Amino acid sequence: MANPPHGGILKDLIARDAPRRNQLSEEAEKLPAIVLSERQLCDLELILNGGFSPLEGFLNEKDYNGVVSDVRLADGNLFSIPITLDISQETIDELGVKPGARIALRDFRDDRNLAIITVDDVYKPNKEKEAKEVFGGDPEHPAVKYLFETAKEFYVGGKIDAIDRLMHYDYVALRYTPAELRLHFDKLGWSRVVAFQTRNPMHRAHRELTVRAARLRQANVLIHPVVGLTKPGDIDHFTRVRVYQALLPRYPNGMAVLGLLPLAMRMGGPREAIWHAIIRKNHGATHFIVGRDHAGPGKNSKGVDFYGPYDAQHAVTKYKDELGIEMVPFQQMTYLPDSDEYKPKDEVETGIRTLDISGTELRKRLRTGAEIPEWFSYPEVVRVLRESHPPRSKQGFTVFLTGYQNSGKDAIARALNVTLNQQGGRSVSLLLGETVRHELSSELGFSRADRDKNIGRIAFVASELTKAGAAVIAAPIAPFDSPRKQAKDLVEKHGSFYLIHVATPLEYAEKTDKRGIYAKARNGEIKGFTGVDDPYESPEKPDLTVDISKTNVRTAVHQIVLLLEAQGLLEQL
Ligand SMILES: Nc1ncnc2c1ncn2[C@@H]1O[C@H](COP(=O)(O)OS(=O)(=O)O)[C@@H](OP(=O)(O)O)[C@H]1O
Repeated sequence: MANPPHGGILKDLIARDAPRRNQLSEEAEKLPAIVLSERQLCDLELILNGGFSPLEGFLNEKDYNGVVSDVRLADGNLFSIPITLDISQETIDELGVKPGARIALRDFRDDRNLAIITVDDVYKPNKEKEAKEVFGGDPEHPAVKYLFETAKEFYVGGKIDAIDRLMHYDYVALRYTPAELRLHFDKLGWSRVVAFQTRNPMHRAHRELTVRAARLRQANVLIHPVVGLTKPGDIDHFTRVRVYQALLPRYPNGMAVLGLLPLAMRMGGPREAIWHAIIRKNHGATHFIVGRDHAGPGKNSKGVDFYGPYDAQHAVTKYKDELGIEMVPFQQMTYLPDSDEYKPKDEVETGIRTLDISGTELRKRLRTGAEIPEWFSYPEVVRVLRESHPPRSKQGFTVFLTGYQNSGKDAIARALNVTLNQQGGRSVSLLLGETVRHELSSELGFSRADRDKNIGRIAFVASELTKAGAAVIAAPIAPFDSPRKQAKDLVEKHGSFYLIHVATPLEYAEKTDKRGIYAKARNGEIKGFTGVDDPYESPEKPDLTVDISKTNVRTAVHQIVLLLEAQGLLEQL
């Protein structure tokens, strides 16, 4: 038998309300609706399927105050993270949100009504207190930032009637609800299950740690990674799930099960560890691994840890009698090359050699294509990671040339285009100012706003192509600094961005203009022409400056190629 849920009864609202589903669905069509954000949807999913038992809805003020101040719901049940539905004054007024009102809760992704909340109360939370008591109060903590920057000013409390489960289209078979997982454990005949929470790829150390936990507690293993919201900058869940799938056959047959958890993490360290334990208990686990700095967000900008490395373990220990799920505490695992084994750090005798590869080092090795040793990870896991993190020579990038009309930027861009095509290995996209104006921005003129919009479009396309692994060469005039900076920020989400200032003097560009465009601008036929009667802001810190009055196109292209090569982007593997 699986572990009893928190509070005694699994609050599977979907199963409970299934007989009334049609009626609720019809009612919801006529109700005002709150369209839920991604984070609210994650919370709703775990309320609906009983992952947050004993909750049956979003916290009302009494429960909220209890959770914030005493880690308890009003009925005395332990609960550590406030699950709240935040809402603005505007929405309250618009939808008539007041005690007794019934409001549909809608999925923004497909406009489906998922539930109806019967409003208990609408209240203004003390966010300072919540930030301090629940997360420790550091204004740089991601959950504190969310609280003050994203969460609206009021909370709506109330119980929920379930209409339907959320639709998922990825890894559907691995998304077990608590009821499904409990049934699965029953079918497998598992009565002792140790759950492993993770938001990172798993390597050999994690496999050793989970197997060790299973051995210590004579249990089976539930690998239970978070696929809802994790810390910004984490490896995306698509890659991670492929990693877990690749790792699974490395466990002794029948020892481990992989299930995905649609949780929106808060990175709340000790409070979050208690919450994680409750969630795993609801999913039927009897044991739960808590490692070093569990669910901690790392360090703040002053380099100070948000939490002590074992605060989470202490918090879970404090409530162990009423938690009803046993913690399996672990120190960090480390590799002992002389005996080719992993051990928790506290079990390594002094003088014994150890090896570790940090997350930062791993990311660096993925980026450069450097070796990732077999003592650290399995080749099949590394293969998955390398697919998602190709080496520099396979990553996309954007070369963004800016300068006066007829500065030579178009000629350089065209020559660079054929040079990179000659090299091969990537598709190359050439976004000349003229082409973009014709294909994407034909309705735009040359006002400041229109020029900014034009560069914004180039940036969007360059960023998407960079993401897809292409080499992008953009060559608009781009006379203003701020849209150039925005383009850099957008592209750098997916790859490298190089700003090349084609700093050919205006006089030279004008003197060599065979198309007579400057002449037209001078005599007023073209208005607001860059350099004539419209400004050009020279970039302060370009990656490279070239001047066609002093050099030639071939040399300029070679300088760009050398720049790209120095970054490892042109290596032939
Ligand atoms: N008022 C004004 N100012 C600057 N440029 C003008 C203007 N009117 C038209 N053109 C022609 O439009 C082309 C430059 O467009 P860009 O998209 O590169 O400009 S911007 O980056 O959006 O500022 C460029 O075309 P090509 O010479 O064919 O490249 C300019 O000649």
